[in-house]
Amino acid sequence: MAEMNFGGVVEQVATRNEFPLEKAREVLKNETIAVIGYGVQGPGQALNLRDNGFNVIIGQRKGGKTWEKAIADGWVPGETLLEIEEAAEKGTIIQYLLSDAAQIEVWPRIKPYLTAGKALYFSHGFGITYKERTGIIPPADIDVILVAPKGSGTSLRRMFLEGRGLNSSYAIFQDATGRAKERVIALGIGVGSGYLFETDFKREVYSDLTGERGTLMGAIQGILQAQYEVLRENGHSPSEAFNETVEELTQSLMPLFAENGMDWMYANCSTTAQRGALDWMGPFHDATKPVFEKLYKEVACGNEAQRSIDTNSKPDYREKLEEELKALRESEMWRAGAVVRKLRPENN
Ligand SMILES: NC(=O)c1ccc[n+]([C@@H]2O[C@H](COP(=O)([O-])OP(=O)(O)OC[C@H]3O[C@@H](n4cnc5c(N)ncnc54)[C@H](O)[C@@H]3O)[C@@H](O)[C@H]2O)c1
Ligand SMILES: CC(C)(O)[C@@H](O)C(=O)O
Ligand SMILES: [Mg+2]
Ligand SMILES: [Mg+2]
Repeated sequence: MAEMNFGGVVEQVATRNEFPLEKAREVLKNETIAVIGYGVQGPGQALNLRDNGFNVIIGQRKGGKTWEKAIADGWVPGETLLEIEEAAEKGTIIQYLLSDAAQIEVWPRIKPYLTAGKALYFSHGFGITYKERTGIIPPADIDVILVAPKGSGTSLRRMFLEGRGLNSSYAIFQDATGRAKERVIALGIGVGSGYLFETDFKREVYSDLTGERGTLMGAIQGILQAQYEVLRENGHSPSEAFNETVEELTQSLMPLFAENGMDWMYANCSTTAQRGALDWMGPFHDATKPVFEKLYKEVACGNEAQRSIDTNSKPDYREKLEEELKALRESEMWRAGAVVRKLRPENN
């Protein structure tokens, strides 16, 4: 563990320096890692583990697009690509990477294979934290651990192929074997994490649900849409509104403030932009903070989790979801965006 000072607060961080890949391979040399689910995290984690030299099998329901995707990625039916129950039986570590709703439905079929000494691994604190709602209550004689990559499974794989690592959180809910810590860190390194930050299941799920509903996705779409609409309502063309709202953000400023921080960005724009941004950040902060407070409360009391469980388990969920996604895709802002993106040098 390395001690790192984050803006004045010292935290313990697991790194590849003191826990290199060779050590991770040694820790897991007798384990069979069964990755259950091959959606977004499944492929990223399973392929990175396989390329890193671990013994991996996939458990996925047969037929359909994801089964075919697994075959295309080199998993062999009957050998490394199995039905969910068969993989759970063979695995000594069960990486439970079904969607959070499917984890609830499939739980009774997985549980019989969670025999003494195995490890149950999650990439989200959802199932365990909201256990009264999910019914996911593991037996006491297994390890229950978490590695949650802080990003998409697609980025996890891309960054691995670029020789970089994505930051992950890790947590231990139950240590039945005395090996939970070395198992979880070894798995975190194996799936392609750059650095591993300690948390617990509850803090992981509260922060993750807040983040994705907030600045990572929900808030950002809301704020982009609001600015786009105001520009359009005041006579600006779609391209002008889109360029000034999204394209400049993602193509020019985001890479710069990713590299150097927003403090640097504020110090390195025109004095006009600087004055305006300094004056307007306060009103935007004050307008949105109550929304974030409400969001956090909804997450912490379990309402957000329940909403997600209820909607995901409705029989017409997919159709309704498709309607909502279609409305977003067909909004003028994202239709304008599709045309603007085509103009990027790499796309023409
Ligand atoms: N998507 C991400 O990038 C991401 C990032 C961090 C953490 N997570 C967490 O990782 C876990 C997996 O998420 P995901 O987004 O990869 O999942 P996903 O929604 O892509 O689904 C994964 C798999 O679940 C299977 N599945 C769905 N319903 C099923 C059912 N009823 N029976 C059997 N199989 C079924 C699908 O075939 C698919 O292979 C979740 O806990 C999620 O919160 C996801
Ligand atoms: C990739 C995200 C948004 O970070 C993840 O939390 C998810 O649920 O997909
Ligand atoms: Mg999430
Ligand atoms: Mg997340």
